[in-house]
Amino acid sequence: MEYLTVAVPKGNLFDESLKLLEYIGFPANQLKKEENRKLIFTDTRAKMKVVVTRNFDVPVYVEHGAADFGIVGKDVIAEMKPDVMELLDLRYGRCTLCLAGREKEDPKFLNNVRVATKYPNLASHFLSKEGIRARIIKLHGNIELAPLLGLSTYIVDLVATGKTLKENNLSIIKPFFSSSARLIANPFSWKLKRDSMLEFFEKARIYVEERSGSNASGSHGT
Ligand SMILES: Nc1ncnc2c1ncn2[C@@H]1O[C@H](COP(=O)(O)OP(=O)(O)OP(=O)(O)O)[C@@H](O)[C@H]1O
Ligand SMILES: O=P(O)(O)OC[C@H]1O[C@H](OP(=O)(O)OP(=O)(O)O)[C@H](O)[C@@H]1O
Repeated sequence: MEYLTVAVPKGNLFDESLKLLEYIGFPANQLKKEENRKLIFTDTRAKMKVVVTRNFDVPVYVEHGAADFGIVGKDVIAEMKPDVMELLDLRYGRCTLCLAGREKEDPKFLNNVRVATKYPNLASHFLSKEGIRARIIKLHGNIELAPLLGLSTYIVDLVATGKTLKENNLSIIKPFFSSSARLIANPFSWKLKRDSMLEFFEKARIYVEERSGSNASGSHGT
């Protein structure tokens, strides 16, 4: 059986993704070491290679076939629309993309609205649907800083517990997109490595079912 390469994002989805890999048979402890600078981890028994990438880079590796599987937030899939198969809702990494700001003032009635975000496509789509005319300012992290320094009027960013907004005196104006982690696959790998990929997918599906105590929503759409 051939090797499978799985792209895992560092950051918010990392720890839960390692638990999933461990269940599937990959000894994931080796990825946890603090001083670790290694980026590829191989296990000959599981016949798997695990690569650690930035969250937004996971779909890039999978789309180009450099990785067979990837784990990434639904938010990133919706933003980037990569040509990959979305196989399974892994049901962790739950968060909601929201319009947020300092005041609860209705942005429809403001001029020169600027919205800072890491998600320019999803934000533009949401704002135009709401009839809000705004300029998007693309940032790569700590989005909550933008309205505090006057860089933007509002932000479109992910909210999980709400702690970051609260600690920065910001509040949700409108939530509009729910996200959780997804298992994605390269469509060509899915055909070429069918048996080993199906085995991996089945184990992942059972893991999700066992953890949530109900049926996992699997889909084979692209
Ligand atoms: N606070 C959170 N709680 C749970 N899940 C989250 C949270 N924030 C983000 N996520 C989910 O985890 C994914 C990874 O988020 P994270 O903030 O670690 O990466 P990132 O900084 O957006 O990525 P990159 O390093 O590529 O810029 C997000 O795409 C989202 O699906
Ligand atoms: O509602 P909360 O539980 O506070 O979580 C929300 C925060 O988590 C994410 O950021 P992260 O800390 O991953 O860093 P980033 O801003 O660099 O993406 C997100 O962008 C929010 O800032």
